[in-house]
Amino acid sequence: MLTERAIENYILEKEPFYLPVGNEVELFTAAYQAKLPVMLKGPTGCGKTRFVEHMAWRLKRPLVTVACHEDLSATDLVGRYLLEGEETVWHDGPLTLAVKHGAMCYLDEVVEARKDTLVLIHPLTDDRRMLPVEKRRIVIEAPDEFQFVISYNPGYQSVLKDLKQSTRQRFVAIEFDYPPFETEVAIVAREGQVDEATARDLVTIGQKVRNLRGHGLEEGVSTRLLVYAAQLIRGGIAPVSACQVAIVNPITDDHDLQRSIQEIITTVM
Ligand SMILES: Nc1ncnc2c1ncn2[C@@H]1O[C@H](COP(=O)(O)OP(=O)(O)OP(=O)(O)O)[C@@H](O)[C@H]1O
Repeated sequence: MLTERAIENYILEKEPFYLPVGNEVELFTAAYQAKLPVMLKGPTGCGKTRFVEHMAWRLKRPLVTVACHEDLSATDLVGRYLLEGEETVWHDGPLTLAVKHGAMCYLDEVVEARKDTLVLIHPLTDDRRMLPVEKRRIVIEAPDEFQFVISYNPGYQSVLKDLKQSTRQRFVAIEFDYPPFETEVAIVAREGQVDEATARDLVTIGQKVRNLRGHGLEEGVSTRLLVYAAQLIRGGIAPVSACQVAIVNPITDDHDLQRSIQEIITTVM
């Protein structure tokens, strides 16, 4: 059974490093104060999750994160009765836990969740701020501190996988993208523990690779992958090999594109 102690496990003790790119910290804080749910839109690996972690720490809220997938049911979010010996015992799901304790609840890649699961969050994300727990025939009112956050990558948008207007129009949406050059250099240097010159080279590669978007490349190289490359270099791997395994191989299987990216790497490194 999830108890008071369980929520303590979701409290962030240390400040998660986050370098703001614009006024996202102010926007998010204002949304929190106005009790508005927030949607973070942006490509993979551009800092959305790190931002939520940072904001949870700043606002002193426990952070309950759920990675959405196509089998995610309402029961998975809200909770279920489980047989324990002779008894059936209720177990709160992550959403119920977060609502009860006025935590921050972050649904990552929300577009992956089933549409009927998403309908469940509607009463929670408008001015009712309520979570119906049907199996227990109760409704839980969210305390003022409860903050609902979802992330969404518009790049993967398709007719089948898009958020319904009735869902998306319940959120204020903050747009994210890869950080500007100097900011990304600072992030890669700090997160990858490499010197500034190496970080500069990696970000230069990143920006050039991103220009291949629309030329066969679905999505540019993420800040996350640039950090991975830096970490490998830090670990003693030669820069070109590090870029091969952290940048070239993950982002595409197309040999022509791989060659184009390799050329970018060898001209910069
Ligand atoms: N502004 C930033 N400040 C500090 N670190 C950052 C920032 N942006 C990106 N990063 C780094 O990039 C990594 C990836 O970011 P994050 O996990 O937040 O991506 P994401 O946008 O949530 O991706 P996904 O949509 O795939 O979940 C982080 O672990 C961190 O190292």
